Amino acid sequence: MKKIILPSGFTFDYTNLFTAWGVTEADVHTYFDLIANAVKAATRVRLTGVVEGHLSKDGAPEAVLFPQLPYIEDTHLNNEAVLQRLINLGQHAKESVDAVVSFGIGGSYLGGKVLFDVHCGEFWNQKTVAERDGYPQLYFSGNNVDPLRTNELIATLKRSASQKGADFTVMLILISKSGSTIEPMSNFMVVQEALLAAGINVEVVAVTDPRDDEKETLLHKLAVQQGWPIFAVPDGVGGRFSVFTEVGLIIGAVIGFDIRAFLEGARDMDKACQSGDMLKNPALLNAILKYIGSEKYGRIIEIMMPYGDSLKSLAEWYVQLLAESLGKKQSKGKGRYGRTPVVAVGTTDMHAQTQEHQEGRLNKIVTFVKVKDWETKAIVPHTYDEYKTLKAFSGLDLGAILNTALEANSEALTGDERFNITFELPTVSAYHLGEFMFMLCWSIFYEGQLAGVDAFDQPGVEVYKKLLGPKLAEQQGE
Ligand SMILES: O=P(O)(O)OC[C@H]1O[C@H](O)[C@H](O)[C@@H](O)[C@@H]1O
Repeated sequence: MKKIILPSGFTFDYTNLFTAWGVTEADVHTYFDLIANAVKAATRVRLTGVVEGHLSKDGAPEAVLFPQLPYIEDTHLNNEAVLQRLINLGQHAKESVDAVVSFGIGGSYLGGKVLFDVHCGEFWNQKTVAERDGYPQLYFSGNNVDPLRTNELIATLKRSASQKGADFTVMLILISKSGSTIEPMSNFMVVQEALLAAGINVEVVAVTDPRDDEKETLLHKLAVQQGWPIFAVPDGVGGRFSVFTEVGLIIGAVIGFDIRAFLEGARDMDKACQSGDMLKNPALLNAILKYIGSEKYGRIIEIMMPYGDSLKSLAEWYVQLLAESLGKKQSKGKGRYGRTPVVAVGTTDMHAQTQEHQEGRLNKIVTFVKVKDWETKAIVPHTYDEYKTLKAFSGLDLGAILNTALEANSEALTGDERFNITFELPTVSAYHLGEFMFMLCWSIFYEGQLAGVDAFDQPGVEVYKKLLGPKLAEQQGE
């Protein structure tokens, strides 16, 4: 077995990718200089915030500051004052708010959704206040412009308000770095108006770029005018890296998620990701193997396949991280790069996608995510032992079946020399989640360097936006 095991127990098993029938040691040697340069670039960005070639949307050089996020220091984006303010907001939500609606899309949604799913699970909003330890219900909106869902959300909030009787308070957290994205802003306006009309108390919190110069965002301007509290999407951190800033942490704060442990996990992982020795640095190794897998072996699709329902949104968060960071033109006119991300959930998608992973084109890498210990058990009872088929899994814990299914899937793919790796989280705690998500951020950084793409811009998403504006203006004129 080939594994990197960190002191926390976090494990990267790369046995079925870095192998004689996969990416070989000889392959890695060919890229020696490129790898050395990527490691140098990582040191540089840590020390200076500079990534060569990275420019902002306006074409000006822009700092890349995600590496400092796990470190809570006075001069950093995350410092004690920032954390305390978030914790205070969480306390206020616990004491005075019945429900929170978070409005955001892309990087202003996906990270917070991961924290919510892992910490709260599917049935949070059906729990009693005591079962939620006093924390409010939480809903997401602004992740689409879907009239049906928005109206159903409004109806749900009104129902909860009438069940409680007087004094139902909803906190609307409006998150947008650019401060004018159509999905969160439009849904916010619809929901706010409907709640106010229904006599529901509404509090608004804005999360946006905090500057108040000539580049002030519309949301910032609005928040100042309306007197809404403002939290920051800091300069130098793109949306897809922002789960470690107030964008993600604010969601953690209002549900009682351990945001300090989350950052601590990221911090410990960051230390491992500084090593120039790829066999000690999971992010570097992951990036190298996937880069070579793509360049030399045509593995241009990545199936992110966590086992467990609550981790589906982790795969969805990764989709944006991978697609927006690496799917673009390479520098110096070299061509195009990118790996298409696909969300799969084990065991669910073993009954839908696995056929293709096992026998389809040899163009993909499967990244499994395993939770070693779910810290809860659901044992299948021996109800029908007279039936051999049911007896075969009676007495077993669902979590054990889940992990055995992952093993079987990995073994089956390996049997046909299909590239796959497994990340193992000891438990699904805030700490291990922080570790894993930060490792993926660093891996994307390294792969961006190897591939010669700017992992921190997304010029491609501007093209449709330029077309959408005039089309909407036309509609208003109708
Ligand atoms: O936070 P916002 O400015 O509202 O942006 C939300 C999202 O939409 C944009 O189109 C970008 O493609 C994403 O990178 C971003 O996370």
